[in-house]
Amino acid sequence: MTHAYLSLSRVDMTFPGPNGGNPVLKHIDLDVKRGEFVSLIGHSGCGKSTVLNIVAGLLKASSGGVLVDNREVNAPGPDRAVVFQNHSLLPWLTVYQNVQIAVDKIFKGTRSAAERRDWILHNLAMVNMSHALDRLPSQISGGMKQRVGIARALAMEPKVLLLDEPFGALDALTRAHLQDEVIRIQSELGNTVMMITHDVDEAVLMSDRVVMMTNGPAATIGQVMDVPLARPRNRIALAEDKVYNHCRQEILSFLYEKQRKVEAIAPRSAPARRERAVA
Ligand SMILES: Nc1ncnc2c1ncn2[C@@H]1O[C@H](COP(=O)(O)OP(=O)(O)OP(=O)(O)O)[C@@H](O)[C@H]1O
Repeated sequence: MTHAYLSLSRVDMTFPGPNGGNPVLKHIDLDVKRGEFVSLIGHSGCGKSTVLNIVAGLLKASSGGVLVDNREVNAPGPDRAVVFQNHSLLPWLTVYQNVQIAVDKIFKGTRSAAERRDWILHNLAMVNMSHALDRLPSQISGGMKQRVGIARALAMEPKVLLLDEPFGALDALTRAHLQDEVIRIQSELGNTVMMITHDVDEAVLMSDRVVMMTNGPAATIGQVMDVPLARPRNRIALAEDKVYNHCRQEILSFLYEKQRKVEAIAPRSAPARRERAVA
């Protein structure tokens, strides 16, 4: 008997390719409790998004399976809302309408128009976007777009919130601000969250547990670390906190000592490749 709310068991993923394909994930086993905030961290290309896409139902694992609240995941569904790094707002709809479209789809049969309107406004207020309800995505900043994406995901009342580097495209200040907002909202609502990140500080600051992935091919979970820091967490106070720094150190040591990624140095004539760095 498991208390897991989200459970990945023996998940393998091999993408088709020459010589039997490209084995990306091998034996991913992970149980996430209800209300838990779990981050996935690992070097670029190890397979983090593949894990998240399998949980979202956007990809089907080659073997193994995913359960959410004891139901098998076979396809995308409103019980799993995803926020991607680059917002996925519909450009011809306003801020309000972008949330409305999701809310209407899920709650049209069960909530009145007035209830749905209140719910849309409530979720946009939660991410501090009440002042821009009638603006189009092209008329708001990148951070604001991510807020709307988060409001839309939360408004779906998903069982699991899946965040794929949700702050990755933001400048440092906006990023910190939005991280704090997601921390506050998660502590209010008790969402179960799986977040992908490249940022060691973000992982420690936000998570209850950090799941560290080995390098591919055939990446798997190398280490899982509890973050035993009380909530609410204050980023400024934590900078001096021994436990915080120990957690940070643990992840850095995993990434840069145990899973050091050796990149081939490209010849000078080759076109420059922009590799995303971890942290
Ligand atoms: N649809 C696909 N078809 C074939 N190969 C894929 C597909 N999606 C991902 N891959 C491959 O799987 C591997 C893992 O990719 P994935 O995007 O999951 O890694 P990641 O850890 O999220 O990377 P990053 O941190 O750079 O976003 C890569 O080698 C990638 O090329």
